[in-house]
Amino acid sequence: MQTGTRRVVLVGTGFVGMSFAYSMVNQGGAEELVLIDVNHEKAVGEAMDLNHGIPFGPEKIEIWAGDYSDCKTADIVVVTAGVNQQPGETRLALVERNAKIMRDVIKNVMQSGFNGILLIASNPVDVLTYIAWQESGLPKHRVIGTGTTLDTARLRYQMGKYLDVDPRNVHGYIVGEHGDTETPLWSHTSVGVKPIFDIIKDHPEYKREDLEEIYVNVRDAAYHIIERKRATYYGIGMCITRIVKAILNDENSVLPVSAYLDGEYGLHDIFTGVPAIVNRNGIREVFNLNISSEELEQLTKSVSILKETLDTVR
Ligand SMILES: NC(=O)C1=CN([C@@H]2O[C@H](COP(=O)(O)OP(=O)(O)OC[C@H]3O[C@@H](n4cnc5c(N)ncnc54)[C@H](O)[C@@H]3O)[C@@H](O)[C@H]2O)C=CC1
Ligand SMILES: CC(=O)C(=O)O
Repeated sequence: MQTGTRRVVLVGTGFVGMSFAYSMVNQGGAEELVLIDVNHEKAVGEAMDLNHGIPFGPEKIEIWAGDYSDCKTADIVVVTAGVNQQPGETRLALVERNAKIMRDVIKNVMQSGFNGILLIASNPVDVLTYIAWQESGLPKHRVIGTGTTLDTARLRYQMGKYLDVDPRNVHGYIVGEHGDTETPLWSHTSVGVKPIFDIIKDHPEYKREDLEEIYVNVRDAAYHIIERKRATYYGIGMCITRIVKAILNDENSVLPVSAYLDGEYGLHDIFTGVPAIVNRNGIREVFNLNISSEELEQLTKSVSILKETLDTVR
């Protein structure tokens, strides 16, 4: 950790950034929250608005619209700057525009003398996390993408509805690209500790085909939301809060973040969504799970798409 104060800097005060900020202020955990945006007046207005909620929050927090010099002593810099998708547009289609923004942001962050943890949410998140890592020169375990945290939350929510159980008791992960080629790990999905395939065996009302339908809904959820309200932000705002708290509180929590793969699953030199242990040093360990051959094939395909996309902006 950088200092005695738990300082989080947010770069990008749009829908996603401010949903994170609002959730963070409500849940508590940071002592200082600095807002930075290319549109500084927007950041100023957002800081003013958020500050007026502090009397109702769980604890004292200082919030202000700052500049990159505030990153010097930050524990975490969260990056949500960048364009979002138009209806029907893929995340990968944003890569050229957002890689440029990411390089610019990270250059400014690092010039401050920042030496904490970078948490990237801008899309396509896996590719942009790689770019942030390259541009920052930070060790790979201190550069993290939100990865498939949101997709996994969507899966847990939908499985909870389907099985009529508390989604917090649904355990399982979506891995790979945060996007169209993501993969559910059904071989490691359970309710409590009961594997999903045993549940299907014991309950004829639940069917294997329904799992495929749930996966497709999870994979395409962003398209369905963006078609209706132009952007998604509450879910990811809470995901970012979850990861930030795991870091600040040194939780050693297992979260499906975008982490650097160095041989896990036979894959190398890419960031992608995989369950990993997260603590105040960043990523402590990437889980190298024994997944089915079908899942491994899909994950490998997903990573090859990410590499192709990365090659276009390297
Ligand atoms: N990782 C995930 O699961 C999710 C990621 N996203 C992504 O998050 C990103 C942000 O989305 P929204 O907040 O909806 O967009 P938005 O347009 O509401 O906000 C983007 C903000 O970034 C700022 N910005 C742009 N260039 C900048 C720069 N060079 N320096 C500092 N600030 C800059 C803009 O002024 C704006 O305030 C998008 O790339 C979107 O696709 C969105 C939802 C989920
Ligand atoms: C936009 C986006 O990445 C999502 O909601 O999953």
